[in-house]
Amino acid sequence: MQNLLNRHTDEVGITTLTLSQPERRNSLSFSMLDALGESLTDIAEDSATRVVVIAAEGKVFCAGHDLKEIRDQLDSYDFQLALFKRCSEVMQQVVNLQKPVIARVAGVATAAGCQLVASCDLAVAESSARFATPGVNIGLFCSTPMVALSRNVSRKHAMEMLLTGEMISAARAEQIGLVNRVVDETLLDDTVYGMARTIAQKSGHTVKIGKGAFYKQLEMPLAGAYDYTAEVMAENLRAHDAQEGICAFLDKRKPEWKDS
Ligand SMILES: C/C=C/C(=O)SCCNC(=O)CCNC(=O)[C@H](O)C(C)(C)COP(=O)(O)OP(=O)(O)OC[C@H]1O[C@@H](n2cnc3c(N)ncnc32)[C@H](O)[C@@H]1OP(=O)(O)O
Repeated sequence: MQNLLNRHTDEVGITTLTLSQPERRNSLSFSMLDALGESLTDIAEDSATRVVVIAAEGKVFCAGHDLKEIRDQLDSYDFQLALFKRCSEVMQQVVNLQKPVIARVAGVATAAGCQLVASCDLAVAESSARFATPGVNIGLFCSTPMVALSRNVSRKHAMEMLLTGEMISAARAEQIGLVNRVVDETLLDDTVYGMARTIAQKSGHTVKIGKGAFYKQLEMPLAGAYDYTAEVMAENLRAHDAQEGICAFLDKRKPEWKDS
């Protein structure tokens, strides 16, 4: 059977997950979501992985949910609810994974595909990439993607995308904060993997503390967030890598991480 998702880890600990069903425009069928979810579960325990890149084969990054699968199950509320809940779970796995996740976007990302990009910690797009939450055009408001979208871009930009369903350019996606960088197609891999390598060189323990704290403090009222992050800093200093990092800086030498 064809692999829906390919997984490769390089020598510096960058694991690339490639959505590999271009003939279905890499849409998030139940089985694609399961493949993604199971890989993320494995990666959470895989000490060889320091950074994850989500990429896709073909000219469409991801066309959202698999509309053919949904059409074949139009009468089954249970199937639909399970599908959308599975999708929500997988998106939360991306956010909760204690390793950074970068979306490498070539081509179009629509609906749940746009949600996947928004759920990643970082995103780099080639200049011809385009983004949309077009559910509204087919009578299916993009309700689950609204969670990640509204937490990444401003409320009005999210509403504009959700209500108009229109495609936006990569340049516009960068302007509104949906992606970090837009680069020429020839520079896409250099930019994505350059970013991933830079992060892979940091202490994994520090990055893990930081990613978790970043999302947790976002959900807190201001005073609570300041209290919480003060505790995170003090706790971070208990770690070998923070103590080593400070001493190495002051001794003018390269730190030796233990990832602890
Ligand atoms: C709450 C969240 C809701 C959702 O996620 S709902 C899904 C919303 N998604 C969409 O509305 C996107 C639908 N797809 C498109 O608009 C276009 O596609 C693209 C812009 C992504 C790409 O356009 P191009 O490259 O020209 O491909 P093509 O000719 O439209 O499609 C090629 C084949 O791929 C199938 N396909 C495209 N998107 C999906 C999909 N989302 N689910 C299942 N199949 C899809 C088509 O039907 C067709 O198939 P065949 O060759 O049999 O005619």
